[in-house]
Amino acid sequence: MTAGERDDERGGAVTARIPVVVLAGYLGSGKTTLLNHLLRNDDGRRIGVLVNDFGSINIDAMNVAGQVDIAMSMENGCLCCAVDADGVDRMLERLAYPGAPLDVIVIEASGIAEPRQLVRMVLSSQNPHIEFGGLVEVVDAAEFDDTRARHPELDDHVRLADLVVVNKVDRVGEADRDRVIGAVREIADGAVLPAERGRISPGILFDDVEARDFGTRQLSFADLEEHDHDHDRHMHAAYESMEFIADRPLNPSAFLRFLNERSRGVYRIKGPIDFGPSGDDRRFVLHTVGVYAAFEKTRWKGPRATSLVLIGTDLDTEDLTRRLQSCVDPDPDTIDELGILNLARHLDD
Ligand SMILES: Nc1nc2c(ncn2[C@@H]2O[C@H](COP(=O)(O)OP(=O)(O)OP(=O)(O)O)[C@@H](O)[C@H]2O)c(=O)[nH]1
Repeated sequence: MTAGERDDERGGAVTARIPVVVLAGYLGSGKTTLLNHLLRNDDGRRIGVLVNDFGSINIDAMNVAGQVDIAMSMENGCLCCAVDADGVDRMLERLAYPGAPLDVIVIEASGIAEPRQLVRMVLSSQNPHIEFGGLVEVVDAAEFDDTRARHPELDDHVRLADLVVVNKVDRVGEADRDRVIGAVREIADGAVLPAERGRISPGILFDDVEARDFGTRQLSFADLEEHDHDHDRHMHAAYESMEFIADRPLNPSAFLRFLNERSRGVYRIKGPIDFGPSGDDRRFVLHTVGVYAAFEKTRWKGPRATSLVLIGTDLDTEDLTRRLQSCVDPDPDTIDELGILNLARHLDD
């Protein structure tokens, strides 16, 4: 049987609809990490991905590219607020068509998308080759209390999900871990799974919709009807994003100072940084989530440049750009050993 076919009850092959899984979760909770884990452990399943980056630099799309059969990206805005479902349908049409070589499609929502809207779009899709494959909500165990306090709508997202992944359990002690899992279980109607670095079993998401062990219920329009599309209630109504691009290297010490002095409004920063000869040939990918900051070390493959997306509330874009601009190294050939040493304390393992 090819992808997209399965046996019907009489033993004949019928064209199956491709399940579309919506992967949601607040900023930095670990959606891309989970998606990359699934892509690396696909057990031969062919996975199409539709990534919704909030900023216009496709950092998330960049982070899944290379691991995926087909990746498409919708940028600069929020998928959940596409004026109508047609835009999403057009993207899905390019992934799901008769004979499409895919077993599953995952839509990775931006960290401030409204999952209810995304699910509604998939359910109302006119595409005869897809079916809704479930809503997965990723929760950051370390940030859960704070995020919930700032965004009470998070409870709603957790409640709607078919599967809630309580991620980053390595970042909290055992007592907090149990408390957060307990709190999530109290709200969630679907299954709840603790995870580290998004490492859940791919079968949980990708097996036949009917065979899922978490598929005790699937969202319907009735579940989604509670609120009309009230844009002001969306998390992202309060958020904005900006980009910073530099083709000259940044100085590590100056950049660490910028990081330490950043305002609380700058919740999320992500993207690669070029520290020039100080960084050797290492490509440092920065991730900040609230006060937490980590660099992932990779190697440059293409041209070296810094490209950062900053997401938060009340961003003073002029001031931030000026501060970042002042991190550009006036003397990149002098190696900033102390800076790189200090930076190493933030390296992700
Ligand atoms: N310690 C720890 N860090 C994690 C875990 N999962 C993800 N991270 C880190 O958290 C940061 C954010 O992860 P992403 O996967 O980019 O989060 P995201 O939800 O895709 O982010 P947005 O798309 O910006 O909302 C990265 O630095 C990850 O390496 C985990 O289980 N434990």
